[in-house]
Amino acid sequence: MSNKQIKIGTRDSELALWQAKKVAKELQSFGYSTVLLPVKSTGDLNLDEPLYEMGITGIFTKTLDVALIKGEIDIAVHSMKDVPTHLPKGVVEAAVLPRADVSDLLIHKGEDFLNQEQATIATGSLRRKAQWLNKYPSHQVVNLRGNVNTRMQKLQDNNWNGAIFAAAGLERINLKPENNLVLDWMIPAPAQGAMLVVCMENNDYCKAALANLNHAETETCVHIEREFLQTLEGGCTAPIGALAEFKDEKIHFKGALFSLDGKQKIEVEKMVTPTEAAQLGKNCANEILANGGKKLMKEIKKVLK
Ligand SMILES: NCc1[nH]cc(CCC(=O)O)c1CC(=O)O
Repeated sequence: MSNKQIKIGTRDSELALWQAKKVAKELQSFGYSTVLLPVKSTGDLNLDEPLYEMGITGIFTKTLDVALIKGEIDIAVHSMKDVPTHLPKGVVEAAVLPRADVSDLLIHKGEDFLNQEQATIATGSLRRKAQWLNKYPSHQVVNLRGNVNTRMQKLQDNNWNGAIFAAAGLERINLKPENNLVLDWMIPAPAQGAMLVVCMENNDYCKAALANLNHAETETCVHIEREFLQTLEGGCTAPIGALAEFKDEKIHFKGALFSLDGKQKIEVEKMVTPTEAAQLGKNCANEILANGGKKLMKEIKKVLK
């Protein structure tokens, strides 16, 4: 093995840096030398506008993709749920790291409000908003954008009852407050809690290095979830949740599409053997599309575009 230094591109938020450092440490444990190159991404800049109104699916990944294609970095580390299902030409998935906690958490200022008619919850995610309103139809959901640290600060500065975060993100940067409620009924985003490392298809050195980091079980699960997402949405950011998990030698899948106001929920749940994994995401999405999902997706796309 040569000691060629692997240039790791990362966004510059605390969570992104933690994830990139994790990949650096793992590569070093296999004898590779690395250097971190933080890149400012557009996802952190436009804080007033909801993501979906910016109409860009790859908002978090665009800057790193450009750096990768230009050869300024060798590999890029992403939260996999932020990565569009279609990678740019020439860019390949080189490793999916073992998945962390997949759940969403409500960070709150006292849980009493859950029994009340009126309450205000903050989130910038259509998926979380729709699921919250589905369960608590009389509550109000306000938009909350920014990286994890920014959102936590905004929650403190406002009189909202709570805000929703991915457990994985809070745990990684040691920011999980005591007043957290695990939303075990909420279906996570496809690939939530998983990290993806990408590189250029022709970069055999990095592909070989990163193969050491890949976690096959996580890879299988997130591919099912992302195939479900891709089959349903076709390039728009609809309120979609999906989770595949290995349970007793079987794969358990749960996925759902919601209307933006949370009033409609079309859900599918299946248990299959691992040999059936390849078609699972697609089959489940097609079931939802046939079950009213096609009409609902049309309505959602009309509003979001
Ligand atoms: N969209 C932002 C984002 N992308 C990945 C994570 C956390 C890590 C993960 O879920 O994998 C977060 C923060 C959050 O959703 O609260």
